[in-house]
Amino acid sequence: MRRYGKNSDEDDVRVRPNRRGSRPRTHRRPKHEDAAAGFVLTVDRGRITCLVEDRTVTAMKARELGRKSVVVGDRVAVVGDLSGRKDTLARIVRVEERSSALRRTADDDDPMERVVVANADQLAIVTALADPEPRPRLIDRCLVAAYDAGLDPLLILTKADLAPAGPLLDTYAPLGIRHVVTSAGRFAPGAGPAPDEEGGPGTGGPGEEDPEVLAAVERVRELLTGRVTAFVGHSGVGKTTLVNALVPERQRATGDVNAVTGRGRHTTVSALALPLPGVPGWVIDTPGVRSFGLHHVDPSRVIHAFPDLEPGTADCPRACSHDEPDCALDAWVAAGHAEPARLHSLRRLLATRERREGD
Ligand SMILES: Nc1nc2c(ncn2[C@@H]2O[C@H](COP(=O)(O)OP(=O)(O)OP(=O)(O)O)[C@@H](O)[C@H]2O)c(=O)[nH]1
Ligand SMILES: [Zn+2]
Repeated sequence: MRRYGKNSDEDDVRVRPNRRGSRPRTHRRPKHEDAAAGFVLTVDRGRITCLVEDRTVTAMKARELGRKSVVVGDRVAVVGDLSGRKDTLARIVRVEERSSALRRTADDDDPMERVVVANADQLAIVTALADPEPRPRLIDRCLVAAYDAGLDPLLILTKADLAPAGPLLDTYAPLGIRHVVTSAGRFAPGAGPAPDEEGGPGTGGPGEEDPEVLAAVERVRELLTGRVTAFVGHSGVGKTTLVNALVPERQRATGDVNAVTGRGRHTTVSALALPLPGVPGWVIDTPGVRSFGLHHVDPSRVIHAFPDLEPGTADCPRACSHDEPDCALDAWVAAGHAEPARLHSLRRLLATRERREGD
């Protein structure tokens, strides 16, 4: 279907770039000053779903943006058909400056360093206390990614019904990371009914019956309020269960995305931004953390998250790795300026930048 006149720029973006002899069809370029502000909710193979006022608009990147990436969380300027009606396609003509960029390094599967989430200010690292076993090295890598991007880390430990949180929390105590311990097992579909429960699982949502579960989810909600939080977690840790408890509309929201993309979305392919119901704030659910390569990370950005240690690096040799005999941080700690456990934790984090088998 081809439209002319008012919708000519919409027609323009429908032209496939590789179609033989194709040319921009616009007779008049839209004035970008008239562009509306959009917030990117998800990106699926070049199709960008954004929120424009209260409408969900599907858009594509304008040609003039070139290779510039548009990612979840981006603030963008959108032109064209902004009605949000089915089968309409708008155009993103500008990406506003990002306040933060959570990145992953190029790896064997993908040679490009990429921004995963833009404009987040918090990274929720979801880890199960058991099933699957916690992987402290992976948590450390997430922490480094958070510090590098300038995001506040938040540790969410799930499945407390299966194992105690104490030992893992001890590991992170010197880092002073905020944490919440949750347990949603008895409510989660497929988890089996709790012994004291009459009916099967999956009837009530998490938190509907158990005051402790409710308290944990509420505590998480409080920590997310007013913030843009990217959620990361290894497969099976209960991230989806938690996000669904926080954003019960999620099923519907993913349904909408399905309608937009026409694809099934049982596994999260792209990150997806979800508004917290009733309070300001966004949850950005991301697929897996396998791809958190950290080669791009500059140690000085990580040390910035350690204000007690940072001044001690003034006497370090140039380009100090902070894990070498001449590093000034040992003397700094010996002089009582910071706790040895803090330096130990910093060094452990910096060491995770070297990828090892199985990370
Ligand atoms: N025992 C227990 N099981 C839980 C808890 N939270 C979630 N589960 C179960 O753990 C399994 C994985 O949960 P999901 O929410 O699908 O985990 P996920 O991290 O989204 O994993 P993927 O969907 O593979 O990315 C499911 O069978 C849940 O029912 C919990 O607190 N305790
Ligand atoms: Zn040093």
